[in-house]
Amino acid sequence: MAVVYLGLGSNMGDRRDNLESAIQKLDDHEAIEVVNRSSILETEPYGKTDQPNFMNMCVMIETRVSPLDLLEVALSIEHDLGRVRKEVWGPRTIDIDILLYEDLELSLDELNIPHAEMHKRSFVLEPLSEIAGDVVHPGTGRTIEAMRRALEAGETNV
Ligand SMILES: Nc1ncnc2c1ncn2[C@@H]1O[C@H](COP(=O)(O)OP(=O)(O)OP(=O)(O)O)[C@@H](O)[C@H]1O
Ligand SMILES: Nc1nc2c(c(=O)[nH]1)N=C(CO)CN2
Repeated sequence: MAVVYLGLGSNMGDRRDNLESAIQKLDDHEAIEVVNRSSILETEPYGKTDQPNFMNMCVMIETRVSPLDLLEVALSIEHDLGRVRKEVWGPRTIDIDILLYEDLELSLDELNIPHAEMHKRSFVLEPLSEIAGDVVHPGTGRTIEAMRRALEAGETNV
């Protein structure tokens, strides 16, 4: 079984309900078990700032699903929950990102693991450090908690 951390975000509709529905759908999958979850944080939009606030959280799952198949599962749950892709970084009912997959490093057109932007995003590192503070990011060699503190301190070279 692989231990995997996912980042979830929503800024359209009933945001809390969207997050809970996504978790339920993940757990309903025969080869995925949701084993831990962070709290839900209200966050200001990062990147494209003229959009509603997000609710973000992270979950830890155990799974036999391969990384590329897990991406398919995530995209299909996003589709089920009514996400319409209109613009990059724009509003969404649900976004599911694969953050860490064991200590795998993968760089494909359609999938980067660890998630390529996670070290810059407090909406990821804050909730992730609640459930994976001691986990080492395979790219930086630092723990998630150390990366969170570095981002908070404004270090750019995380
Ligand atoms: N680790 C990853 N987790 C999820 N999707 C990924 C990952 N790495 C690459 N992708 C790709 O990113 C594509 C676009 O994702 P999406 O539309 O959710 O982007 P976004 O949420 O607007 O921006 P971002 O990816 O920076 O969060 C997905 O279809 C997927 O192929
Ligand atoms: N606060 C916050 N900002 C974002 C988010 C998000 O989930 N939370 N997702 C984005 C695209 O993935 C862009 N900006």
